[in-house]
Amino acid sequence: MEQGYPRTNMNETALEALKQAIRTVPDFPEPGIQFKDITPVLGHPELLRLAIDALLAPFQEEAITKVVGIESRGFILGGMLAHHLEAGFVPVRKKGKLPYQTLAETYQLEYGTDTIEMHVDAIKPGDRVLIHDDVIATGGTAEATVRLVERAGGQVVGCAFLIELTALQGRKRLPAHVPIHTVLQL
Ligand SMILES: O=P(O)(O)OC[C@H]1O[C@H](OP(=O)(O)OP(=O)(O)O)[C@H](O)[C@@H]1O
Ligand SMILES: Nc1ncnc2[nH]cnc12
Repeated sequence: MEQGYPRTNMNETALEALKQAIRTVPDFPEPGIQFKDITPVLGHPELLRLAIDALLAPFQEEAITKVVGIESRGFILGGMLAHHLEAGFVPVRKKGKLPYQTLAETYQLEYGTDTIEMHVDAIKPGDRVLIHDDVIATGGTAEATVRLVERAGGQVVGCAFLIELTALQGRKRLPAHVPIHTVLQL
């Protein structure tokens, strides 16, 4: 890319460059799924910086104390967000992956259910939490993550997603009091 982008006030050109870099892979991981692959953004230094800046923008002055990243793709940018916000990082993982005592939440998938977990001591009452994932699709994973954080006594200051699959209306599953920030709507 020849053109430079400002770090703040992200313009339409920058957003378009990010959008163009998202790769759609048909029929992955199963037939009928149009998979949104963020790895071209991750691998490109300038686009990676743009993605981080865009995710951070509404939360810079929010005194976030913990960024919660959702397994597994939410760990990648989530760790960087925590570093930029000078916050801690908390992994939310699929059932059975975390070593210590956990809180668990089970949520509805399109067919069936899934369970995610967070360490019991990862969030303290008074923590100001930013939840991050790469994609919000049906919203089930994010909805369950909000429940985990609130059960632990944290305040969800916002949820930041790089990609919102708007047709699936995932944001409707999140509680009305939680601000939702999505960088790209696909
Ligand atoms: O809004 P939802 O319908 O709940 O879907 C969104 C979730 O699906 C994807 O994760 P996936 O389960 O593919 O796991 P991975 O990140 O480990 O690949 C994505 O990274 C979100 O975590
Ligand atoms: N289509 C999709 N692409 C990437 N991640 C997803 N998570 C749920 N649906 C997805």
